[in-house]
Amino acid sequence: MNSPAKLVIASRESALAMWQAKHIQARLQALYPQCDVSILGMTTMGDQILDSPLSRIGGKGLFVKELENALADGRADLAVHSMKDVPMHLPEGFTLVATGEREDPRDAFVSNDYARLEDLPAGSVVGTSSLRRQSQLQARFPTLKIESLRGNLQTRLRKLDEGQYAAIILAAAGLIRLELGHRIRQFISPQESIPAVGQGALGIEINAARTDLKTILAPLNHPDTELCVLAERGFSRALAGSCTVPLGAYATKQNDTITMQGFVASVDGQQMLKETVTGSAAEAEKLGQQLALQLVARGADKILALLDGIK
Ligand SMILES: NCc1[nH]cc(CCC(=O)O)c1CC(=O)O
Repeated sequence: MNSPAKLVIASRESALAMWQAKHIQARLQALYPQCDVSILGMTTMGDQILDSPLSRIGGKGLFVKELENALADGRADLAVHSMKDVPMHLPEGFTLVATGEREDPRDAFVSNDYARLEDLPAGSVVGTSSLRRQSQLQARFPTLKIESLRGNLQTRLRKLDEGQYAAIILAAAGLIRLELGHRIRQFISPQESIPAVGQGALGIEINAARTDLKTILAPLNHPDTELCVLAERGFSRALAGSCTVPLGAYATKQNDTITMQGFVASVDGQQMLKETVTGSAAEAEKLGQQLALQLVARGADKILALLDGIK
């Protein structure tokens, strides 16, 4: 492989995004010691609008649009995203070239006063703006009060520490990457809080016209993670998923077999449909669609139609 002379990574400016960009920068630098690998930090709409839930202001695209503009006009060669924040359909002209190895995929319970979710007294206020986390929490603990919590990881932890919430739920991956793993009081199992599609995995996006970059960036891909995320995104895509719908899916791969759990729920968790599929990793995306169909067969489409009515 000929070393490229220069690579520019577009990244959001939050501490987690910068950690991820620097991680990819270090990997590229190790692969191509002669290459000048730099990071272009950018603020996105998703970072600026902090007072309304993402589900109301337009969803995941808000976090990637500015980075895509930089890819389109050549200011950057690649963008590093949390896969969780990447929309199910990329705009024309962009493509994902690599999926980075997954960090811990679980949701984490963070609190200053309580060691476990089960210890929260009835009526306790829990902070999360994720409909996926809200529905799964409410299904198990209907008396908890869920309140909106936006902002980057540091902001969310600060709001917890200021006493606005008895506890908050965050992705373990972000906390671990930022060396804040000690804030985690309890890891919530992927069965009890099915993670977001792509949670914990990194995605590398490029301008689709830049075919020269595909082989250069191929070593960043972690094939097992890629297949699991492909299956999860197949599920979400089949259900027209975004963060406006309480759904989640989590796939694991053993040998050539993928096992995946997925759910769709009403926001209050009163209606909750879960299914599991197992199948060949070679047909990862189809497996995701199959999981979606199994849920639709049990009435997931009615739950989704109901949610459509609310929006
Ligand atoms: N929606 C924001 C976001 N995007 C990715 C992560 C965490 C890291 C990851 O899942 O890769 C987070 C924070 C959170 O959900 O707590």
